[in-house]
Amino acid sequence: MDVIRTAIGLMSGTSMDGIDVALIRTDGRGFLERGPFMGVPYDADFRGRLKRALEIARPLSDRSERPAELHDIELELTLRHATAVTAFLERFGLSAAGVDVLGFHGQTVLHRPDEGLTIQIGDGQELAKRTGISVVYDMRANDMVHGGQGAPLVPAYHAALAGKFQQQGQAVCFVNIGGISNLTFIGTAGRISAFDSGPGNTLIDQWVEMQTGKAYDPGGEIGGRGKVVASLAERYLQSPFFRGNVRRSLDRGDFAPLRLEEASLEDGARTLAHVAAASIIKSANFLPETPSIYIVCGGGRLNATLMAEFSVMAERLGSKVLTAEEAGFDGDAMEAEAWAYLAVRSLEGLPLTFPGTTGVGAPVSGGVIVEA
Ligand SMILES: Nc1ncnc2c1ncn2[C@@H]1O[C@H](COP(=O)(O)OP(=O)(O)OP(=O)(O)O)[C@@H](O)[C@H]1O
Ligand SMILES: CC(=O)N[C@H]1[C@@H]2OC[C@@H](O2)[C@@H](O)[C@@H]1O[C@H](C)C(=O)O
Repeated sequence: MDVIRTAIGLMSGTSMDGIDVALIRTDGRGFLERGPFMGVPYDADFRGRLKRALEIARPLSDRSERPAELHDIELELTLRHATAVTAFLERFGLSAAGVDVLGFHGQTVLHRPDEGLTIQIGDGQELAKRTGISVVYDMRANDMVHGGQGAPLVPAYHAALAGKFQQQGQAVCFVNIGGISNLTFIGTAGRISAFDSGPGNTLIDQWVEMQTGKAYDPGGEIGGRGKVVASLAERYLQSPFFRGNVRRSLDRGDFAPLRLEEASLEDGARTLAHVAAASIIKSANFLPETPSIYIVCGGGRLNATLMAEFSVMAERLGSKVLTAEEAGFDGDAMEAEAWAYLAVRSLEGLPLTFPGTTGVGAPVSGGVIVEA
């Protein structure tokens, strides 16, 4: 019988809005029980430090290089993760001894798949020491060593969730609208195809923050009052990224922010919500078939303007759009749950990535394991 482990996943995504913590019990294969979730937001000051980390990382060419300031930010990030784990255990009446492993994503500070370079900060050794729990971290690196894009990794988990739809004979596509958006298509025969689909919330967040100081457009309310500026939308949607069937994973800096003088606050937010929605549809053109159902997760599902645009576009093509919750999942917890699932797969030596997900030549496992 396969070993069932209790695992906690820790995700600090490209939006840099906080740490997501989720617990699951799994054998890393078909057995999966989802447990509690908690989000620990970053304060504005630390978000600023993470943005600084992106700047420091930009000129790096060696993924293990840590200039002093980056090293300090990495340590602070790690300690914040340790604190988040402790708070999570306390809140849900759990003990460290009852958790087999932490799946630690860290923070991506640079991602240049074409150069075979991806850098996540986060010290797994230190996290294991602080929490007393074994850690699996750095799960993207081995994929790149074997010629993959190093992202996306969540598809292996989406495949585990998709079982019930497959049984109903429906092709399903998970859409994660985070800082960047990414798709996982799971066909009726279990065929899996995944890639980053374009800008998600990052452009909207940058635009709204620049003008109002708010971190994002709450509920999509600002964009809801604006109209789409077609010429600006086209500038994004004509990007070579959407042309040809060569998919690549994206870095959050790959699409330039809108300039202040180019639109009113409302029209800019509306236009960028439209761009986020249309990007998904454009990229979905490269899927093996039109999905019966889209399941939307990530913070972007809370932007009603983006969701309304996306639903209209998808329904026109005959697909149904559900939020993760409508499909019986938790859209906030999914990436953290995925990192817990991947950690257990790593312990089992099972593949994390596949030719259809990152473009790696053959399925490969990955992750650095630190025993507590
Ligand atoms: N209530 C809300 N209304 C509108 N947008 C929201 C809301 N809550 C979150 N968001 C958006 O979701 C983003 C965070 O999404 P999420 O946590 O899925 O991203 P992430 O995991 O950091 O990114 P990625 O998946 O790219 O790594 C925020 O930056 C914001 O743009
Ligand atoms: C390099 C990196 O951190 N990529 C993220 C980012 O955020 C969304 C998208 O771009 C995806 O490729 C990936 O994260 C998710 C969790 C993944 O690997 O599946």
